[in-house]
Amino acid sequence: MENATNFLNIQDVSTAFKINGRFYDAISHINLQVHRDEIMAIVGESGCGKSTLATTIMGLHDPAETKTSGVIDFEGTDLLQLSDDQYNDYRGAKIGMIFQDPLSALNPLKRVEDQISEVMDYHSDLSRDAKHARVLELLDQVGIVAPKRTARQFPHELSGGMRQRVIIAIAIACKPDLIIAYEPTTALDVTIQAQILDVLRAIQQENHAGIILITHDLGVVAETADRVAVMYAGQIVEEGSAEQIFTTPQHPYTRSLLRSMPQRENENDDLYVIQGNVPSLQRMPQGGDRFAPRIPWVPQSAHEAEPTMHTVAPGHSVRCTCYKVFTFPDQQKGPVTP
Ligand SMILES: Nc1ncnc2c1ncn2[C@@H]1O[C@H](COP(=O)(O)OP(=O)(O)OP(=O)(O)O)[C@@H](O)[C@H]1O
Repeated sequence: MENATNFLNIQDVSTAFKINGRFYDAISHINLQVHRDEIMAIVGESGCGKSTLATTIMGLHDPAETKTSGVIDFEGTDLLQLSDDQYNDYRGAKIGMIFQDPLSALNPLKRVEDQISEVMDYHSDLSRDAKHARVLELLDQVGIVAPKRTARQFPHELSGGMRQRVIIAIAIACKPDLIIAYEPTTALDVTIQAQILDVLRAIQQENHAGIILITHDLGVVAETADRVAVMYAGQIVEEGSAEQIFTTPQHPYTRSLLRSMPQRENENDDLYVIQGNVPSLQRMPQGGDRFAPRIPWVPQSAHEAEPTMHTVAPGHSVRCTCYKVFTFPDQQKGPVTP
């Protein structure tokens, strides 16, 4: 079996954006392995760096405005060393991307069939008939019941859920090994969300792909992910199996996110609200736990000056030592001491 190091191994990756002539890190020293045959979710509030990580993997940054360092080893190739032309060969063929907003990702003037065929034109030399057959096969794979009819339609003739299925069909047309799904269900209502997540799961199993699922929605993660990386202020603060993250979350940020998530049992209660905001790039705390300002009741001495990742169980790690003493204010029995 292929191991993680020869699938996707992100090593010490940082990406900085130029703001008023200076570079500021949007993601800092990210280490993450994604395996084939798994769905790895990346979660965190808006502004935590999820999309920067995705666009860094996809090589979508303008080098004049962005500085990236580290290694992204994908099946033995460092993606960060690829030329633009080489990256173009990877995108669509070996790495597929599913975006949040299917309407803007589709060309309103082209029929579904032509849009799916286009990516095959670029990356393969299939005959017209073979391409047509493949389009119908793909539409069927993403759960479209009348592939022939849908193939002839334009995007505006389709519902939101159907459009997202078409986007997924485009993303998997060349059987990419890695799929990056960016908020794939955010624009859809709950029933359709569940159907699209089922499609993603089925594709991961049929194609043996590795999927990176980027979302702020923990409900989506609970439904779909095998493993989860929680991002806060450009860093990974916790990583583990979905079960570990949901049943024994450690980092105060993960615990706060989970507590602020609506659940059936607490639907009538006031939801927990995390104080403050994700810091902007220019105001990123230097040193210490970046989440510390949002849990001011935790004594400074509970945080490491330079937080590192600690293994708490096999496959489960957490940044900073503050997880050892963290409690929510309403759950404290006595004073918190580190
Ligand atoms: N091109 C850019 N130039 C300057 N700053 C940027 C740029 N892109 C992102 N940022 C900043 O980098 C940080 C991380 O943003 P990013 O979009 O990666 O977060 P996110 O978790 O994906 O949020 P969202 O879910 O809202 O997309 C934010 O502070 C954002 O303002």
